[in-house]
Amino acid sequence: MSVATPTTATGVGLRFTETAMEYPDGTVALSGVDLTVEPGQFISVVGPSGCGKSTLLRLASRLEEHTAGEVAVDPSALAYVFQDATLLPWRSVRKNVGLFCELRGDGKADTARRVQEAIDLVGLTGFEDHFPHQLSGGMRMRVSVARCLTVDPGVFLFDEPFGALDEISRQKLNDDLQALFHDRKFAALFVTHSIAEAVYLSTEVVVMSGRPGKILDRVPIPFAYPRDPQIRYSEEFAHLCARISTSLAGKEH
Ligand SMILES: Nc1ncnc2c1ncn2[C@@H]1O[C@H](COP(=O)(O)OP(=O)(O)OP(=O)(O)O)[C@@H](O)[C@H]1O
Repeated sequence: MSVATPTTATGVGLRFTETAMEYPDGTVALSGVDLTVEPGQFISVVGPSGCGKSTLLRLASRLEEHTAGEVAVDPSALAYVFQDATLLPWRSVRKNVGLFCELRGDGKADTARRVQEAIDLVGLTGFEDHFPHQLSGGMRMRVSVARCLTVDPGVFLFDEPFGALDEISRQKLNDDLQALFHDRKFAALFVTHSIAEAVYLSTEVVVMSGRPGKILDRVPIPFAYPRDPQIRYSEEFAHLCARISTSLAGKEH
């Protein structure tokens, strides 16, 4: 196992250079990953189960330390949305959304302003005093996204956040997320098992191989933001999905 170069700050959002990850038990999850995500780029990662997608996010967030190559992350706030909304059940929506501000020791007035702005942005106005058990799965994910927005993230990591939702809620959250991205222009790295979701949201879709995960294909998505939900039914959209599906199957185009 080679020694990794320490993570350093750069001007870009997030950069992996020849990044590899071998877990202590000898599992090589990733090998030779070169990927840059700049502000204004929304990059989705698709790949077979166990190919190292979540590992990539954990390396970006420093929850895990890479074992070779480099991972450079913008020093400005980093946000991580997990598959589970990870809310505190005894706290109201307002108190859950304000958690990071509280932990940072932000002033009360500033926190209240940031929290309300984030709640409004994710469409939860009027639900400020509800508790997590009073919300639908989609609403809980909105709270999770709002909590991240309060720190105004430069780099936004998403680990299949909408995978557990029904199709209609998922599409609505996709619509709102791409509008939010258009508005905020953060650097986004989004892991999903849904090719259609990846194409709809992203500026580029990265296809990974089976373990150890390597980048097999990169597919730029040409649609302008904000995106019309109807693009999902266009021929171009279908072509892009087919191309990604072919890459995932390891076939030539
Ligand atoms: N802490 C760990 N120790 C050892 N091996 C691990 C650890 N975490 C993950 N792995 C292994 O690393 C590989 C990549 O795991 P990872 O969770 O990143 O894959 P994934 O692409 O996100 O999978 P999925 O799509 O099923 O969520 C898998 O083989 C997994 O078993």
